[in-house]
Amino acid sequence: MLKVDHASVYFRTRDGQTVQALDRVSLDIPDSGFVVALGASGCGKSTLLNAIAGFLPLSAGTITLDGRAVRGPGADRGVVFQKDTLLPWKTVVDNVALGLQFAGTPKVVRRARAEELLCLVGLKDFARAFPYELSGGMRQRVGIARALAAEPDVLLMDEPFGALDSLTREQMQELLVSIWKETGKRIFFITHSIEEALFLGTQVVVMSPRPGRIVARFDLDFVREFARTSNARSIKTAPEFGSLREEIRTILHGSDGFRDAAE
Ligand SMILES: Nc1ncnc2c1ncn2[C@@H]1O[C@H](COP(=O)(O)OP(=O)(O)OP(=O)(O)O)[C@@H](O)[C@H]1O
Repeated sequence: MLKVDHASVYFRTRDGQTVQALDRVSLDIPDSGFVVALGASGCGKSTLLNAIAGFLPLSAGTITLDGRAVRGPGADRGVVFQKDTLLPWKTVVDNVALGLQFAGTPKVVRRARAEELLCLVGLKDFARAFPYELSGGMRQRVGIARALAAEPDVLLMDEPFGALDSLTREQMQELLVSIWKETGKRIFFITHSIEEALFLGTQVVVMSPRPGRIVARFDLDFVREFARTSNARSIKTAPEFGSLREEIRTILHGSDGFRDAAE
């Protein structure tokens, strides 16, 4: 279980003001859970993810992963950002193996592991390509493979598909579900898109801004249904999906300044 318990974060701005980015946020990511945080720009989603990643300390509250307190970054948490962070001078396979290289894994072992992961993300034939030869969606696939290389317990994804066109975005969502199903990883995923959140999450937490807090939670089964049926269209056009989309939209419009990037 990944457990965030009453997490609060305050930032000190350059002009000496204090900004509260997170206000007593609590959530659990159980084994094989896929938790999606949804909310307007500035509601603290990235702050929450960065705290779980160990990139920034909490001002109050605790985060534990399988009972161990999170006190900094670690190989037990793999992170994927909206903007890929691939090294342009390294091939795809070497980018995927980068973390393993830092960890001192022998070259043959890390190559084999990286190639296995490239198969998982559908890029088997691009192992020797360089990042500039890939589309945005393909680069994000490499980023996912790289995050999985160290065999993390949890995958943390900060709007990974936010910069992709809508068709590629849908393909990436479906790919991510198949990776989730195959690896059984816990996933914490951030998005502005209501539809993306509903489609992917076993739980969706809706956040409101200033200060960021969770205002609603939904336990969902759409992602498990997709993992079984592979029929995204029938899920997204189902009346239940549509009514939840409207319910969440109403909650978000009630919170300050919401803009759904997917609308
Ligand atoms: N290092 C920082 N110093 C001061 N304020 C910060 C810092 N980082 C974030 N904030 C503030 O904290 C709040 C939450 O920011 P955060 O980036 O977590 O929001 P977000 O929901 O991820 O937004 P977006 O969707 O636009 O990425 C914002 O008001 C932001 O201005």
